[in-house]
Amino acid sequence: MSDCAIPTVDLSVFFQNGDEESKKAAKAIISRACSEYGFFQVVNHGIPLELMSRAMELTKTFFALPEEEKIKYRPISGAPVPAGYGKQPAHSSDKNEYLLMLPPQSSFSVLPNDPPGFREVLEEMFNNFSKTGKVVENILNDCLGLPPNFLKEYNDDRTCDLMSAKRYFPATETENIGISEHEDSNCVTFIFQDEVGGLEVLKYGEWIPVVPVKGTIVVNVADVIQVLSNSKFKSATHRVIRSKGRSRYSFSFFYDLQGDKRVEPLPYFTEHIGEPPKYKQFVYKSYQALRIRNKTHPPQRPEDVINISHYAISPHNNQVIH
Ligand SMILES: O=C(O)CCC(=O)C(=O)O
Ligand SMILES: [Fe+2]
Repeated sequence: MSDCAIPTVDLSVFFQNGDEESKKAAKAIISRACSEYGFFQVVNHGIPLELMSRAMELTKTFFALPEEEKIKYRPISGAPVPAGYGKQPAHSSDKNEYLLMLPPQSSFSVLPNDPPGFREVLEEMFNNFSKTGKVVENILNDCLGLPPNFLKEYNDDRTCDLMSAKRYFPATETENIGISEHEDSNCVTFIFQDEVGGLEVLKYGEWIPVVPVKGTIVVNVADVIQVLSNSKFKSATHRVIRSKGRSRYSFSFFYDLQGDKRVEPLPYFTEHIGEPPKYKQFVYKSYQALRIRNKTHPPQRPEDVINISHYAISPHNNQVIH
């Protein structure tokens, strides 16, 4: 199957407040993709293409620096999130090195001065992704039939968002996983990959490669939206496969949620429409902690890795299933 299985939506109508018919058509495509597998691609998303190309170029230059240069940007101890340069531990099934970034104004932000101009470009990418995130969140709000600006008001703190630039090492003779199969825990993720590709999405039980198209950004619905929407929208299952002989670079922007927020199927679905809730309520930071534990203390059996089904309610007896 080809990448055309994943729809591409032109967002310009939402940035220019275009005509209602075009917005309706775009929303219909997004609603369908989100309710079936949680993935779509966007063009005219508001992020300047020259900025994206420059960010990718500087990212490649940064990761090509010697290890002793890169580790100068290791996270500050005591930071709430290990922002800065890091490399997956040898035992991890994920094979990449990364630069994790907090919002530019954060005091825990660690950004490289090398190569020159990289820091500014990263900050600009972050701010642009944040704007696109707000626009997409509002589109999802309308696609779900929620009252205008409901998600915007619920998720009003942009200091919790994260961006990461990653370099995946070339595949070896025996293994090619870059990031193993998962769903993201946040609200919505934006991915911008280089020409090597490797991102794959699970659609109707089949792994579909997302073939890179210059200037296109991949949007994937994540766990918080799945829970709020009472599973109307799916948190996309995805993974990264490495190519032989080439490193692969990508940017991910995690449009997230403040840790103290309570997450549960919205009353709009459970009370207004009367659907039985598919998840019990949880505090977002408890889930984040469990997800971090998956990484720091990987369970022996893959089925013990905690994901959003940890909070699922069985449809038959309203019991919480683990
Ligand atoms: O690098 C990519 O294309 C995707 C990365 C990803 O899925 C993640 O960081 O959660
Ligand atoms: Fe992911």
